[in-house]
Formats: sequence, C-alpha cells, structure tokens
Amino acid sequence: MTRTPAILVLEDGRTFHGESYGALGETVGEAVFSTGMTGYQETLTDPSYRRQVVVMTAPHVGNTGVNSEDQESDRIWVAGYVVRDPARVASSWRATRTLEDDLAEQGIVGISGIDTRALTRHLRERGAMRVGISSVSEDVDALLATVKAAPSMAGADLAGEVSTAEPYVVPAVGDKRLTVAAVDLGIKAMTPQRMAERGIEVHVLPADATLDQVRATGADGVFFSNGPGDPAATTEAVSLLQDVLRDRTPFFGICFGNQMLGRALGLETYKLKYGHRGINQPVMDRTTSKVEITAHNHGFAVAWPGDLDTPHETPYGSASVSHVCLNDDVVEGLEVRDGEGDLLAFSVQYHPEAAAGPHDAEYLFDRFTTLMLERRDDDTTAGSEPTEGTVH
Ligand SMILES: NC(=O)CC[C@H](N)C(=O)O
Repeated sequence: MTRTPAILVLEDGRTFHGESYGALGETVGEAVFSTGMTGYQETLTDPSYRRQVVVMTAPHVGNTGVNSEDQESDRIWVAGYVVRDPARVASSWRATRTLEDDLAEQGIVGISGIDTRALTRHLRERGAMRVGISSVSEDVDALLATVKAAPSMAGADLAGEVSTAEPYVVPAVGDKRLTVAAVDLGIKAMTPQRMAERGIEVHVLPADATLDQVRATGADGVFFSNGPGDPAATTEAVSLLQDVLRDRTPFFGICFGNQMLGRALGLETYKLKYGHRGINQPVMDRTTSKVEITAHNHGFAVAWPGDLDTPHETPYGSASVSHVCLNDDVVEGLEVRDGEGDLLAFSVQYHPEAAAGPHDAEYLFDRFTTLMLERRDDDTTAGSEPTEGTVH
C-alpha cells in the first residue's frame, strides 16, 4: 500500500508527523491507548471503541493479518488507528486478508510511523483527550480547530448507535439448560459464545428492549453487555435493570453492564484519567481473595461511596465491591445480595470473555450459570409446596 504523509494532532496542540495507514482521509475521536501485545482484530471490532482513536503500544501491528473467526462484530468500530510499525506481510495460516486491507476497505483512517511510546506517555500524563488524524492535509492549525470542535466522550450516549436493530438468538452448544436475555449495548461475539458453551440459549435484544421483551424470552437470567460512551448518559437501560432487580431475576453485567448496575443501585460513574485498556491488568476477587490477570477496556468507572469494605444498602438488596483493580484500586466488580445473603446480581468492569486475553476470569460465566440453576431449583421447590386450600 502506498503511503502519504499524515499528521496526528492532539487537542492540547501536541503534533506527530507520520505516514498514512489504512484509508486516506481525516478523522477525529478520543485518543486512548491499548497495551495489548496481541488481539488487534478483536480490539478493532469491539463496538465499545466507537468514537475512539486507538493507539497501540505494541510496536509491530498486523503480523498475523485478519481472519473470519476472531471478529467481535461484523465491522471495525474505532474512529482511527495509530501504529508504530505496520507489518509488511501477514503471516498466519489463519489469515484470510491483511489488516491494512480491512482498514482501507472499511474507510478507517490511521497513521503509522510515529513514536507511539511518546504519544502514550503524553496521554498517560495529561489524560485521554480528543485527537485528529489527517492524511489529506498537512495543515496542523486547521486540524486542531476541527479537533477542538469535536464532541467529547463525557456525556456521549452511544449504546443505541452500535446495538443490534433486531433481536437474534445464539443457540446453546449441546443440550440447552438455560435461557438468557442479553441486552446488546455493544456486545462482543465472544460473550454469548461463552454462555452458549455452558448450555445457555442467548436471546440478544436491542439496547432499547423493554421489560416485556425481556420477559417474553422466558429468560432464567438477564445479561447487560459492554458498550461505548459515557455510562452517565445512558438512562433507558438503567430503568430496565431496576425492573429486573425488582423481579429478582438473576443478573450478570460486563463492563458497561457493570456501570449500568452501579447506576441502577444509585451509584455514580466518573471518567478515569486515561482508562484501562489491555490484557494484563491485575484484579482481586474480594469474595475469594484470588488475584486474576484480566482483559480491560474502560474509560469510566463506578464511584463507591466511602470505604470499599462498607456495603451500600439499596431497595434491591445490599451492594458491595466484589472486585478491585490492584494497580489503582478502581472498582472492578459489584454484587447484590438479599437479607439472607443470597446472591441476586453481579457484574465486572473487565472482560471475562477474554478475547483477546488470559482466561483467568472465565469462572464468572460459571458463577452466572450456577446462580440461574440454583434460582430455578429454589423456584421449583417453592412452587411444588402444597399451598393452603389446594386439593391434591
Ligand atoms: N468496554 C466497555 O463496556 C466500556 C464501557 C464505557 N464505555 C467505558 O469506557 O468505560
């Protein structure tokens, strides 16, 4: 692919000169960095990255090309892509095309040949900020003006922009044991897959799903996915979740789903300085004291009122912090229990589906499965008890 000169301009004026990568053009978004050494295909096709320009800290990107199995959705969502040194050839037996062909075909504007280490350090010190890339003009001042006029990520309600238009079903692998209604706020393909592998039939519903739609699936549990944007700006999903909690339907949420649970419980979310994006973040499960290495992609987090050890009482049950990031003490998981101490709902801020990433956190899908099976057993036992006046 022929390369033309390209510029990258941050909203504080810092400028980098490089060469075009992917499509030629101009783009703006929020500059964020990902530290994953692998998994670029999964990152690019993760809908949570809508409106974000992703800077890869791994210096060499594209080595294994792109294949049809690792797509997390059917398109690339990032607003722009920044790499140090693009691979000249794709070499993997699984590759069906090169990364750069995909970027160009889908109109994703990127830049290569810049000092991504310096750019990352800048973002780490100053925080995530808006950025522009252009490979059609070298006018830095004009691009800076465009960047400053672009909307910021704070306040952006984006889940509806990436969600499925129509419901669809991911069938259980093998015998079907359970049904889950999964609200798609930007879902990644691997998530329903991890449930299907456990005998769960997953009904994926649009972001604006109603309680009636959820109930109509006959679900044993409700799941809220990851997704783009500012969790404080998404409100419909929060009230749906409050209804689900009121029904005592087992609930599991991932990433944006964790932020939605936080908000449903009356907690606030806030923007992190530069977020967590990568596949080697240490998290402690405070319910077992085990440490796991996990995949992250979040720019916002749930604010816990007061001490992390103190539960927060809500109309739905007693909420507590189940997981915490060992790098910076950010809340990475929540759980809600009833007065008897039984688990009702839980969520994590990171990605147990681990695509890409270590599989340390897969147990969370088992925890959800167990929660639903136990609830069903309880309901069956309760339902079979003879009630007064019933003739048998
Ligand atoms: N992957 C996600 O679900 C991200 C959630 C949210 N958009 C954030 O940046 O924090």
